[in-house]
Parts: sequence; structure tokens; C-alpha cells
Amino acid sequence: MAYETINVDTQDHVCLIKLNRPEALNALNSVLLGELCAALEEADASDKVRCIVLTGSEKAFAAGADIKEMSEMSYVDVFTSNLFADTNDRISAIRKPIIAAVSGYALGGGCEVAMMCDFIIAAETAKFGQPEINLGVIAGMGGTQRLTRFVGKSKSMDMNLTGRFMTAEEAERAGLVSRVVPAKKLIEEAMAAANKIAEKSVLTSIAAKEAVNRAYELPLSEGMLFERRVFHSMFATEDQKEGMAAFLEKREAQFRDK
Ligand SMILES: CC(C)(O)CC(=O)SCCNC(=O)CCNC(=O)[C@H](O)C(C)(C)COP(=O)(O)OP(=O)(O)OC[C@H]1O[C@@H](n2cnc3c(N)ncnc32)[C@H](O)[C@@H]1OP(=O)(O)O
Repeated sequence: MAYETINVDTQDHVCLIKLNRPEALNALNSVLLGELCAALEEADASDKVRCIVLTGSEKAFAAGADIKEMSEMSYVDVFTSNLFADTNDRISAIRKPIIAAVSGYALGGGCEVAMMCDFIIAAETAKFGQPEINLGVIAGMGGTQRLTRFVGKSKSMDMNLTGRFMTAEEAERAGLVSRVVPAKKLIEEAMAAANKIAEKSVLTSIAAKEAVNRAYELPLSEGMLFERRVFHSMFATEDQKEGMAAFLEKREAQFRDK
């Protein structure tokens, strides 16, 4: 499919999606969000793709929702269209792993979209923030909810109430990003991580993603039960037989997603 505001490039088993509205620092307008969701869904449905990398430009992963587009909206407009609910629901429903590769600004909706991914690899230049308070609103796509689960109440309050930006180093210390890499190596590192994931069984990747995500939704006893049930169910797959046989035979596993 041809897209206007994103580029999609699938190499081997990894789909690289690049946000591409440089004139507005990848501000997330309705066209871009629609295209992003469609591209993610297409990659999720593809037999070829085993992992997805989402990135922006060197200067901005995304500088937030498009303020120009939002500025004229009324309460009735945003309430009746349920603004941003669709984006959150569609990205959260992607079953294959998504890595956010963040360089430069990841602000407002940009930070929120990065947090919807499964983990974030940040360039040293990355800056994260929820500056919606400066616009007379609060975050609307997870900035008060997901950020709090990542970094805890104190830092989340700080970010949401002052609107200040967090450096990549601070974000790593706080648990928002999994690793920080030199800016020039961002895509290389993210693709290497994605290729590592792509070597595994897709069945297992999806199961691991679902189980980790349950940790945010369920009490520990329920989460443990979910994990155990899924773990047990994996013994019904050929990939479990192959993975364990390959270990014992001291060879690389050849997973077939069965
Ligand atoms: C999803 C929700 C519900 O949570 C809500 C949100 O996301 S609200 C948006 C939150 N984001 C922000 O408030 C950040 C806004 N941008 C900035 O503060 C600055 O642009 C910057 C600090 C990221 C970068 O500053 P600078 O290097 O000086 O570049 P600019 O000249 O400001 O920007 C270049 C160009 O991009 C346009 N731009 C930037 N951000 C947005 C945006 N979020 N929406 C629309 N347009 C944006 C900016 O207007 C400039 O365009 P021109 O004026 O030159 O046409």
C-alpha cells in the first residue's frame, strides 16, 4: 500500500516503519495515525513479518499530536469522535513485537505512541516529555497512565505537571527505555534486536508479549496463573519440541511457528 506520511520497508522478517512528516516534526495528525495503524495491522497480518520497528527522524520520533488539527476542535468534536481511542486500541491490539527506535523529540502523543510499543531503544539525543499541560490540556493517549506504570508516581507527576523533558539517560534510569545507543547506531541496534526476535518462534513471541502485558492488567496471582497456563500450552507446539531438541543436540533451533 502507498502511504503519504510514513515509509514502510520490510527486509527479511522485520518491518521498519518510519514516520515521515519532517515539516511538522512528525506531528501525529489523523492521516498519519490512520496510516500508522494500517501499516502495523498489515505487518501483523503478514506471514513474512516477525517483528516491527517503529522510528521517526533524527530530530523527532514525533513531537506530539498535531496541535494545528486539534486547536479548533470543540468538546463535542473530541467526545463524539472519541479522539485517540482508536489509535490506542489499534496499536495495543498488534500481536507481534514492536520496538520503538526513538531519536530526538518524543513528546505528548509521540511519547505515548512509543510507550504503546513493546520496548523503547533510545538514541542519546532522545527527549521524552508530556508537555500537554503547556497547551491547557492533559495527556490523552496514556501519558498519565502508561508513563506512571513505567516510571512511578513521583516522576510521572513531575513530567505531567511541569511539562519538562527527560533525557535518554534519565529515561533509561527511570525504566522508560530499555537501552540507550549512539544516535548514529540507532537503526542498526533496533534492527539487530528485531532480527534477534525474528529468529524465535512467532508463537512464542506473541505468548511472551501477551504474558508480560498481563502484568499491567492483573493481580499477581492471576498473572501467574495466566503465565503458567500459556507456558503449559506451549508444550502442544512443534516449536517447543524443536527448541529443546536443538539445545540437547547442540545446534541452532529451526522454528516453524507450529
Ligand atoms: C496526544 C495528546 C492527547 O496527548 C496530546 C498531544 O500530544 S499535544 C502535543 C504535545 N507536544 C507538544 O506540545 C510539543 C510541540 N512542539 C514543540 O514544543 C516544539 O516544536 C519542539 C520543542 C518539539 C521543537 O522546537 P523547534 O526545534 O524550535 O521546532 P519548531 O519550529 O517548534 O517546529 C518545527 C515545525 O513543526 C511544527 N510542530 C512541532 N510540533 C508540532 C505539533 N505537536 N503539532 C503541530 N505542529 C508541530 C511547528 O509548528 C513548526 O512548523 P511551522 O510553524 O514552521 O510551520
